[in-house]
Amino acid sequence: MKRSSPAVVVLQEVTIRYGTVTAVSSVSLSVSAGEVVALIGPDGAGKTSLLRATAGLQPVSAGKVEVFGLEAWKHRRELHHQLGYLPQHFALYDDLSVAENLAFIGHLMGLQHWQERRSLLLQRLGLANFQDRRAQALSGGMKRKLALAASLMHDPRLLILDEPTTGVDPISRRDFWRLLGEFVAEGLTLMVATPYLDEAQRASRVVLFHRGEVLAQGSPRELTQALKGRLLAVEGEPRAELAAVLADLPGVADVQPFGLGFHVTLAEKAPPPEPQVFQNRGIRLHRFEEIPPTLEDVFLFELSRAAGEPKP
Ligand SMILES: Nc1ncnc2c1ncn2[C@@H]1O[C@H](COP(=O)(O)OP(=O)(O)OP(=O)(O)O)[C@@H](O)[C@H]1O
Repeated sequence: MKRSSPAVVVLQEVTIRYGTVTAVSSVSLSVSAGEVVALIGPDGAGKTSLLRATAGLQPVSAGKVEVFGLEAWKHRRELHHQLGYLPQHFALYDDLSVAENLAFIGHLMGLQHWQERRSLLLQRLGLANFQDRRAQALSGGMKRKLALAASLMHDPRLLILDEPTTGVDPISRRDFWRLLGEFVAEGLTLMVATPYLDEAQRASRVVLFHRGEVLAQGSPRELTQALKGRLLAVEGEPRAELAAVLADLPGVADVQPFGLGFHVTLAEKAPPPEPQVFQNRGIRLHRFEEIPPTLEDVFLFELSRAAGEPKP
């Protein structure tokens, strides 16, 4: 059903440069109405640049960014009525109360019915009882909710969020995502950069960025399916010897330290190593089993593959 929805965002071969630095390199991506697209990737991967260009806040060096069928930079004024952008470091007025902050946004955006909208959002985001509290006295989670309310004041159809919950405790993050889910159920489309893979897990599509390029994209299920049957949890002693053996094994594509042992990704179609290999090297295996891959496994595997890292 999602696939036949109209495209809200279409990025075609988008490149963004700052002088000699290429932040985004020839990225193509399309986001349909009602989708939740999560951008994940290490710091400096280019997520902020791509989100800003999508929000019409900066021009691109090459390629095309279309939002609701309009070129984002050229039509940024029209588009600002239809999209919301919550930057990584959203500045609230610390000395203003929750209600005053939203009133300020209402005036700034020239909204006609901002009082009604403010009441609705205060209610829905659980801020009504705190509306007279100064922003500086709010908890981290509450501050992020207020920022969310501010970005929703003009009732956008697309919301672009840059790491909206960074530094917020897990319970508040869950609450924040529950609220986002309610707005999405009502038709809001989301593009969100997040460092948290549990948040990416909630997206309809995850796009993995590295050095300005898309390494992989798909639903969380599609991404993890790609490693299905290829991931082993291996624990044993001595650990250093185990790491050395794993690094040299043919058919092993990647080894990541994990808990007491390692997560080992096998090359495509490679059979798992025989436990005998380890015994021959004097290793006592405590665990050696296939496990279902998580997004974190996919993320680490793709990153180390892209970096061409030697195995540990
Ligand atoms: N205004 C700028 N001038 C020069 N270089 C920049 C500018 N903005 C970003 N960059 C560089 O572009 C690259 C991508 O940065 P960007 O902020 O888009 O990545 P990111 O994935 O959002 O990372 P972060 O999560 O740290 O913000 C980085 O190397 C960054 O240093």
